[in-house]
Amino acid sequence: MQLVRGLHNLRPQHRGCVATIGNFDGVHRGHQAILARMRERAAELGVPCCVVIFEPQPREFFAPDTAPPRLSRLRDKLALLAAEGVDRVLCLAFNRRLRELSAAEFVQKVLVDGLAVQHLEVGDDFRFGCDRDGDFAFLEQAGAREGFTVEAAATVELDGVRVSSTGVRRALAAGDFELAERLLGRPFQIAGRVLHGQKLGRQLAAPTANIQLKRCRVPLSGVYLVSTLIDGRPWPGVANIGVRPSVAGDGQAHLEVHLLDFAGDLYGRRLTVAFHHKLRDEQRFASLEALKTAIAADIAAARAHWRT
Ligand SMILES: Cc1cc2nc3c(=O)[nH]c(=O)nc-3n(C[C@H](O)[C@H](O)[C@H](O)COP(=O)(O)O)c2cc1C
Ligand SMILES: Nc1ncnc2c1ncn2[C@@H]1O[C@H](COP(=O)(O)OP(=O)(O)OP(=O)(O)O)[C@@H](O)[C@H]1O
Repeated sequence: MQLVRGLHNLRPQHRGCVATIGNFDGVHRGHQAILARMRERAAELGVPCCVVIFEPQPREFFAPDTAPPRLSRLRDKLALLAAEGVDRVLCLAFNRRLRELSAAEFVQKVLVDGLAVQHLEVGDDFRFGCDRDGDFAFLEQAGAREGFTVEAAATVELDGVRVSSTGVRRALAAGDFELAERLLGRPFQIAGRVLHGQKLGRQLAAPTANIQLKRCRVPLSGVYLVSTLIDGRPWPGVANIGVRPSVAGDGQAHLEVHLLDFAGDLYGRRLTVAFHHKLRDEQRFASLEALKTAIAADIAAARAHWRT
């Protein structure tokens, strides 16, 4: 899959494609359906398929403090899109210039002059352009003028509710990992590189792999049953996501994973952690001894869970 960052990096060979536009945070089952439809149309027309995304996502630009936490950081999103068979991603910086484009200017600059789109696949609720003034009807009219077709993908629902990134975040916040997995079509995962921690874990009888979150806000907080692939083998464990109020810290959220009966060196490796069940909220313990007892109970719960 090819990544093109910004309109200025589009070249003549990028012209002519089937495209779709959106945040695609988490690449959930609704997104997967629209991507599959886009791929089909691209195969029919014999052209590549291209997903247009924004970085940051528009809500992160408008309200950085209150925007919802990401389900997928850019790198993860790109990997998920590649796995769905996307040929090309055009990643546009969402900034003042972009937000001020009217719907008509967006169509002209991005879809016509930039990509020379032959067919556009969008969700039926898709809106775009300054003040969200562009919608499906607008795109259809623009397409008739400029020579591209537009199709609204059928809405994907689960138990009568539209699948959405917001719905996945809600399921995660409620600790409903089964629902999150059904919405995503895979378990919820966070990937990152293993960094050196404070090496307190050994004292707590629970050495942990500290996974770099890069100041990124995550949609989870607490203690979880997890698994990760180590050299192709699923390995069970327990993880804590939080600010670790029982130890002096930096106030940032950390993801720490203790893998059951694991004795290798993971420093520097990139792990993908899948979340399966919430055990409890993170707590502030009065002593390291009390924290150690709680972690031992978490590990026992994990063992019991994986035995069943
Ligand atoms: C299963 C598990 C549960 C944890 N629960 C808590 C908790 O409730 N409160 C807390 O302050 N820290 C909790 N921690 C984090 C520990 O404080 C942390 O692992 C310890 O500080 C070691 O950090 P280090 O690897 O940077 O040395 C938990 C860690 C694990 C692995
Ligand atoms: N359940 C769904 N069924 C069909 N199309 C969808 C579905 N969810 C999103 N889409 C479409 O996929 C594209 C990208 O969606 P986008 O990520 O912007 O929205 P979303 O998943 O609904 O997120 P949010 O919950 O943040 O609004 C849009 O064209 C959107 O209409």
